[in-house]
Amino acid sequence: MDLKEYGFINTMISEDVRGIPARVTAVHKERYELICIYGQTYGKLKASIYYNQQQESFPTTGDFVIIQYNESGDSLIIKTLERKSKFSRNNFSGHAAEYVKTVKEQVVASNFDYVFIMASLNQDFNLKRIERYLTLAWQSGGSPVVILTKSDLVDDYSEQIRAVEKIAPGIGIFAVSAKTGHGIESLSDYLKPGKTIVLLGSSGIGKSSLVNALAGEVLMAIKEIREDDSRGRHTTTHRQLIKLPSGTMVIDTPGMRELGMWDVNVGLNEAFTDVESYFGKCKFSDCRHKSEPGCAIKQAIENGELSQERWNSYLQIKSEAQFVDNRSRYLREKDARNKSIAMWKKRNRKG
Ligand SMILES: Nc1nc2c(ncn2[C@@H]2O[C@H](COP(=O)(O)OP(=O)(O)OP(=O)(O)O)[C@@H](O)[C@H]2O)c(=O)[nH]1
Ligand SMILES: [Zn+2]
Repeated sequence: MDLKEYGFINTMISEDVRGIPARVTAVHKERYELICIYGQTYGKLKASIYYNQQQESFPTTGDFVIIQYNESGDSLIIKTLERKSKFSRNNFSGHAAEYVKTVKEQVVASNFDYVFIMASLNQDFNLKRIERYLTLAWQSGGSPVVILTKSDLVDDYSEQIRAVEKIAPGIGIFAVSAKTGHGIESLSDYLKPGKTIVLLGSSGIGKSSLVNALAGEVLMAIKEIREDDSRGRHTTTHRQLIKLPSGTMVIDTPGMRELGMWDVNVGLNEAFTDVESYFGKCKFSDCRHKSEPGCAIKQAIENGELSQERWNSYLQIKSEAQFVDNRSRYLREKDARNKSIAMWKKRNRKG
């Protein structure tokens, strides 16, 4: 097995590395499913490195790692290689934010090339959610593509396409049906060997069905849902990376479903360039875009160039990002403070 087929590039590791590269294809409680030159294998974390010294980030689905291969048992994972892209979630979501005591980053998928932002064309279609996913996608380091699913269930979706075009300028937008096969071929540009796609979208919108349609065979289980309430059943049970016959890999993890906002500011700039392009044009350089005279944002909204809704989305996402940012900075500082207090106490006990 050549790990290049799984997207590995030689320059990911230095010459002096002691071990062989592998890719994480699934994460179980304490055990990792891996693929390496010897094929599929299982791995565990080397405790002295991951727990005692805490110098490596815990591997996640999609990660490239260095292992000490063991042909008769679990291999030892000794290093997590640098990620070119990643999705993280924080351990709160939505409205419960104010009740949560800790916000810690947990990486749920990594090293993907494309982010398929998926929404179904029937009742579930929600522009706000797509906008939010776009922000996350830009921030992740992958390239977003919007996939509108279940096109067979609607007669005309031109309006939805136009609406998405407005919030996702310059991005590929595709309407597909896993049922009839409509539009599936138009995705071939993204189905290149060695490339990795990650799927982002709520339960029941047809992620597994799309994977099966792309594969031309059933790779993932699908539980039927009633279309009248379009509720999903959370069929995906554990994180996984699978390889399609085309040689493209797909990551579909339940963790992706609960993605919150984490350090989203970078992505925000890219997803809202149209909004942020007004910022330099206000009369006052410290304009808060509220009621200041000569505010370019206010003007743009008044003359219809910028919709009030889009501006509200921007503010909403910005404030959530700020919350996480402040919260995690606070926790980092608190952590550091506690550590120095502990050190100080230890020294004083000794002395
Ligand atoms: N009519 C129609 N139904 C579809 C299509 N794609 C998926 N479905 C149906 O939608 C339901 C959910 O599909 P899944 O592929 O399991 O959805 P999922 O996003 O993987 O769901 P989770 O695994 O829960 O995240 C099933 O009943 C599918 O048969 C489509 O293109 N057309
Ligand atoms: Zn302004």
